Amino acid sequence: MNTTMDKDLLAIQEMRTAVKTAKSAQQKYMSFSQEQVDRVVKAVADAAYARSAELGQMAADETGMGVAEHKKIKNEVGSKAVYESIKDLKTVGIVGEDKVNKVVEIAAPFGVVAAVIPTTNPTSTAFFKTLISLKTRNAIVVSPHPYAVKCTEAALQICEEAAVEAGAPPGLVQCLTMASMDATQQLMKHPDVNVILATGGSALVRAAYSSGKPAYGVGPGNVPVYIERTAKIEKAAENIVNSKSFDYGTICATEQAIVVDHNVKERVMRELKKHGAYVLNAEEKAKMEKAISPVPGKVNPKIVGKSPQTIARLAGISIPEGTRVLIGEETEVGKDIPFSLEKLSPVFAMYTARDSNHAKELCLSLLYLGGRGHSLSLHTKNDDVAREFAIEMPVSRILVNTMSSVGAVGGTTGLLPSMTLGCGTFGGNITSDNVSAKHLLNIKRMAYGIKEVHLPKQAADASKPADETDEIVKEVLKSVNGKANIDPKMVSELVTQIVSQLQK
Ligand SMILES: CC(=O)SCCNC(=O)CCNC(=O)[C@H](O)C(C)(C)COP(=O)(O)OP(=O)(O)OC[C@H]1O[C@@H](n2cnc3c(N)ncnc32)[C@H](O)[C@@H]1OP(=O)(O)O
Repeated sequence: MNTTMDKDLLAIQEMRTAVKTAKSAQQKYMSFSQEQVDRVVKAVADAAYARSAELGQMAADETGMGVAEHKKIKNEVGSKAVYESIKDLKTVGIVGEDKVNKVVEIAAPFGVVAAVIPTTNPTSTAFFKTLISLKTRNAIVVSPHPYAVKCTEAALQICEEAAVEAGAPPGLVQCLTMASMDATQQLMKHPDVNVILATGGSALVRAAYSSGKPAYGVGPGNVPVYIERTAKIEKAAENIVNSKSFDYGTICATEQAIVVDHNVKERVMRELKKHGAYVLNAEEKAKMEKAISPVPGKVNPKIVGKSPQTIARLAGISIPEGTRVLIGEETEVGKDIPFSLEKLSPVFAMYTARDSNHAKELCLSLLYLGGRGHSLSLHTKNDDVAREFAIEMPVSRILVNTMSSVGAVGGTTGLLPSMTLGCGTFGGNITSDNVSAKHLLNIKRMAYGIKEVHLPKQAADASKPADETDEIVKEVLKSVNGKANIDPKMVSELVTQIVSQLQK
């Protein structure tokens, strides 16, 4: 047997043991009361929040992506903000009652959740998925991204230990440590896995959907940000640069292309530069295109989550000290136009729009290229324009006058804190929500009768011969024979009455 086979077999073995352990723990956890569940969830959230900085550093070191201090903030969103948003949710027993319509709602867990975690947000997504699973009395088995196994495992270990300390049965939180695609795929098809939460590259999301299990998969984003002519330019530029440079652009709701109204372009450029943007000249842009996408249609993983300085070095250009984001002016959109792709790094495309209709066309092309259903960002003081975009664009989140990256995951907006953002059927997903605990529950509904239905009388069979009444009487008497003391005369009268009614 060669070593790869050895490794794959061991990984599959590890996966099977993990699912078995998770299932057995979940069956015990099923009997927990709401109070007990809430105690476990709070303990896990507190423990995760307390280790946010350490885990942020670990994730940055292991993946070589992003900024440790920003990953700390993501971990805080994935633990504390997620906890605050689900803590009052009823997830055990009777969770709702409509007294008028007499419908009672009862929550039942799914069972075992299989979770795939991306390399871009490993620890924050591990915290988030664990919390929503435990809140709903599910167990979770996590398949980490191969570049982020250690930090994901450490995050899950913290959760498991805190859960057990708070009284949960051991084994509810499981992590696969061997980074085998075979084991991950088999996990998604395992008979004891009940649902998949897949966040990551599109190949994995596709694998989740083809597993035959219910799955929440998250499609890619390619978020345009429109700076409309009434926008508060200074604030918009500051938000956009802060958002794009947050964790070096690794959140999938990060702005990828600036679409600016030509009336305000000059001021926007000035403000962007003031906040650390560097606009590439034609020669630099050509070099950068090769760095962004050496293979047409695919973004170079070497730029994902990297600093502008690293990306500039890779492209062979020099940029001013203190540069926070790079901008390439563009007019076209397409798979072979590198700047128009989802770059997951502090690199922007910039398009100039003649007016808001032209801006809509540009935004639509960018979304159709790779971000349909995800998010779109707008900076405007004109609420009519904001609403028009919200109604017309095929996206699930429209962020207005805020940082799109942190805003979409609930950090700077009232959206539900989540590290898994549904793209609706626009993006081939079942939900357009920010995925949360409510998505991991079966809701049973017990409904009492509150209305009578008067069925139309059945037409009598006119062709039935009259003496059939005798046959029916005989049948009735035969069937009750010896079981009840029934007067044959009474049966005969009753049958005659029924038959005559039917014949009317
Ligand atoms: C709210 C939010 O922000 S959610 C964010 C969701 N979006 C993302 O995470 C971004 C999506 N991620 C990506 O696009 C990619 O991971 C990148 C661009 C960051 C890196 O790309 P790449 O290194 O080219 O490839 P990718 O990460 O897909 O996979 C690398 C390898 O690991 C494998 N792999 C990925 N996940 C797993 C897993 N859970 N278990 C086992 N193997 C895995 C892939 O199959 C691939 O194997 P291969 O090289 O044999 O084909």
